[in-house]
Amino acid sequence: MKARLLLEDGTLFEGQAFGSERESAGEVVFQTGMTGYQEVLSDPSYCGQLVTMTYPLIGNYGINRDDFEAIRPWIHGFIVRKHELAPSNWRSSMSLDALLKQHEIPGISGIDTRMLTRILRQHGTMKGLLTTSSQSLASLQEQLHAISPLSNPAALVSTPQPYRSPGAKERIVVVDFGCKSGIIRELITRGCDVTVVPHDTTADQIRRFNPDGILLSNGPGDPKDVAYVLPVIRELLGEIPMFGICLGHQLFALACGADCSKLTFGHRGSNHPVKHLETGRCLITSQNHSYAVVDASVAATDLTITHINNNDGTIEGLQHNYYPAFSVQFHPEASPGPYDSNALFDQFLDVIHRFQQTHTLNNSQDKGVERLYAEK
Ligand SMILES: NC(=O)CC[C@H](N)C(=O)O
Repeated sequence: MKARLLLEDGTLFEGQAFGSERESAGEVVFQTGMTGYQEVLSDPSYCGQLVTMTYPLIGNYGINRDDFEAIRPWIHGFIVRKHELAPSNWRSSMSLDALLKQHEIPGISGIDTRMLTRILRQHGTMKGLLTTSSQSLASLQEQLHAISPLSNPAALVSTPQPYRSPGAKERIVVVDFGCKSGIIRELITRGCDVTVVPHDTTADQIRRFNPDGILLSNGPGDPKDVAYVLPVIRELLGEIPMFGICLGHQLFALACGADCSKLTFGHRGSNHPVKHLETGRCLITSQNHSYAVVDASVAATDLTITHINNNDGTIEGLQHNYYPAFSVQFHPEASPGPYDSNALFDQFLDVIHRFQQTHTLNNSQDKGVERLYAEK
């Protein structure tokens, strides 16, 4: 069946429908990963977006049981050059087409994804409408014009109830704004006792879990949509060590007085170079974000920039000058990869241990030992 993708600027692409034949709208974005389409489809941070893959052949190794980043895919539509109906991989249990049908997500294939990506790079990401209807272009344009973006997608994809994965080591509360499973997997692998809580959990509710550390997760949408979390972060900052990833990084920055703004076309892919400023080392990272912390806004805060993007110089990592708290814009859990920055989870646990030691020393009134994290 014929499908059409209409962009806000009037550009029309014609291709073939796959997956669901339902109509869908969203922000059209591009993803530069050569593999990992299953992780992309199921990363909750893509909720509300129509994702085009720059790699031309998608679906060739099928869909497997293990690589989902969430219990269900959240993207609003999938745009590819060519999709494979006969996947080949020992782990594959269904085709991409079957998965999209199962979750009523529409796809379009057979379009010039390189041209689409160039448009998005030049003009920035924009709204799009994916449809199999034969309506006139004018009426589709009218329809697209009337569509407004989801107002707080993080609330939609967050867990409605807390849940726990018991472990023998550090107790970590993950505040779920659309957390990728990979983040939870990294904590569990390290023996942590993980409790995942909803996006609107209060500071007192978090304290009741008696956590050793708090992880602010990734998630979809504008960080300012979840501004109600900022007082919670401020209240717990310095009291419990914190690690922010992607949306969690942006929220940490906002809570500390910095600002965030939207990039023209964002960073999405598993090949984004990031410089660690202290060592000069370059990490190849997995990324998926539209917003970034505004460079000029950091100077007036108690934050230090730890990482920058090698391509465009945007901020990729922050650390608090006084409190045990840090954050990264990229994804150290990778999923699908690469794992260059995976040690950041160990760094989080180190920060927790050092904080606990300092507190024990402070409590025992040992004045001879320098405090690692000064009270402000
Ligand atoms: N992956 C994420 O957490 C994305 C953060 C935010 N929604 C952005 O697009 O910038």
